Amino acid sequence: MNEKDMGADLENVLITKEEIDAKLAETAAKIDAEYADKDLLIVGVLKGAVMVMADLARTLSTPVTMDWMAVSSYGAGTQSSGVVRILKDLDTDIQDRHVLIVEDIIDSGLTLSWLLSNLGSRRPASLRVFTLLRKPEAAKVPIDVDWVGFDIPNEFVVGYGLDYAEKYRNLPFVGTLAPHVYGG
Ligand SMILES: O=P(O)(O)OC[C@H]1O[C@H](OP(=O)(O)OP(=O)(O)O)[C@H](O)[C@@H]1O
Ligand code: HPA
Ligand SMILES: [Mg+2]
Repeated sequence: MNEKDMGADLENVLITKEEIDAKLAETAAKIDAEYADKDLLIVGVLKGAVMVMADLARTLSTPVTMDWMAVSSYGAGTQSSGVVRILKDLDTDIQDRHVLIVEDIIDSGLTLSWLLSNLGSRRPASLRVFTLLRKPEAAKVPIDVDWVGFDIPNEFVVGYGLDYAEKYRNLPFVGTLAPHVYGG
């Protein structure tokens, strides 16, 4: 499916590719400064964070190692089930490592809150979070996030890694879907 075919399903473009690129450049500079004298392991949360992880990693000057964790709580719908399942664990032992979790979105916060406690119990030297998107009005649990790309309204968004029923991840921007896609 290409962007044109997906176009009819979209309502609005919320964040353009150019805005994402500029934000990643700005954030990468801050992360570079923070980890200048440290070994950094970045952990991407599959599948949504694939795009932001790949682009952030290439924007950083700091050499990093990369690992992935797959968790899922949304399934095919637009509401978190609240139950986080590990579908793939890290390959790396993170004890005494400096770890930066890279997320595409913090919505209810349930996924990240669970991840922070899970990874925190493995005794990393440090554990920080970068999320591209955050929905402040949707938070069900308070989360301390170190770097946030964009705070967005409480609407279901797709693109740049984010899916609705596994579709739209490959859009290069973040947008909202037209009601007819949800059967509205
Ligand atoms: O703050 P929350 O309400 O927990 O939502 C955020 C999480 O939900 C999405 O993952 P999802 O479970 O859809 O898996 P996916 O990344 O494979 O799409 C998203 O990628 C985040 O990981
Ligand atoms: O708004 C969203 N869009 C796609 N996936 C998500 N997972 C949590 N929130 C969202
Ligand atoms: Mg999803």
